[in-house]
Amino acid sequence: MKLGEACKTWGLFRLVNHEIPSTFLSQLLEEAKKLFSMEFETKQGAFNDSPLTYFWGTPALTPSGEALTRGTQNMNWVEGLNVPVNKLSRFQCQQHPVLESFRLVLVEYGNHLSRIATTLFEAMASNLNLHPENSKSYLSLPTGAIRVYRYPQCSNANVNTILGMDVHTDSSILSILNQDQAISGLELLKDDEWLTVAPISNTLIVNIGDMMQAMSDDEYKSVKHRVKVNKHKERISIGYFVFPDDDTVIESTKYKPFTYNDFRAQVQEDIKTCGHKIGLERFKLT
Ligand SMILES: O=C(O)CCC(=O)C(=O)O
Ligand SMILES: [Fe+2]
Repeated sequence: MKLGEACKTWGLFRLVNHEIPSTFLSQLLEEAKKLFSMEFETKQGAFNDSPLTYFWGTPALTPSGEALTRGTQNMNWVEGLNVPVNKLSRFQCQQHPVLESFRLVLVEYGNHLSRIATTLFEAMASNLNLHPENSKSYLSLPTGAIRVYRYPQCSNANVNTILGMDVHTDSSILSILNQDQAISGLELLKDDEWLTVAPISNTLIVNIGDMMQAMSDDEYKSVKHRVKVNKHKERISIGYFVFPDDDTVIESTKYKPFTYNDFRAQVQEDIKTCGHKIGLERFKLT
């Protein structure tokens, strides 16, 4: 099965038959550009008292949406918006037409993503022969979050050492990325080599996250990836991440039983104390 192969050897694949109109995917990226072109102060203030969070300099946030750390040493060249999908309808922003129109497209996009995540997860669970009872409770659509990113152009002389996003694996079950059609930036690590995931129009990128790696007893790979910045052009991308419920215990032969809540708490702790995520290693059976 092609899907299983891709998840085992790459941990990442392109999705073409997603049934989202290509005009809609481009519209999303255009709306995101408009949002980011607002004044910094407007972006900082617009989401106060809302479940959405504007952040910059790091993608690592606390559960309540604060930037976790923003070290001057390894600042990430990124600004973004974190959007819990199931809270979008509660956030009205009539006073900001740009935000309101973006919110409406995100609601529609969120519906597409829930549908795609469900279909993909069912196919993966069947490919892995996961116990049907387990697999049903593993994917929790209400945990879905969309992250909208802008990686500004970077004219700094050290552009090659500055990253839009540090090397990491996603903590999700799976992640779905809609990236700028014109500018590359995403790279994945394969056999100790960094490979560019070049954008192809009307194509989504799907990658396996840590939770799926654990559920699959390490058969599927939560792939290491990073984002480079461009000297001349900004890049926009929109990611979607879906998780198990906080309290669902993930059973596997390679890891101690743990919940996503345990995992997130450990990641937050490690970022605070070591400066970076350690991830699944922390839960490995020895
Ligand atoms: O912007 C991208 O291309 C990737 C973002 C990413 O890896 C993430 O949000 O986890
Ligand atoms: Fe990622």
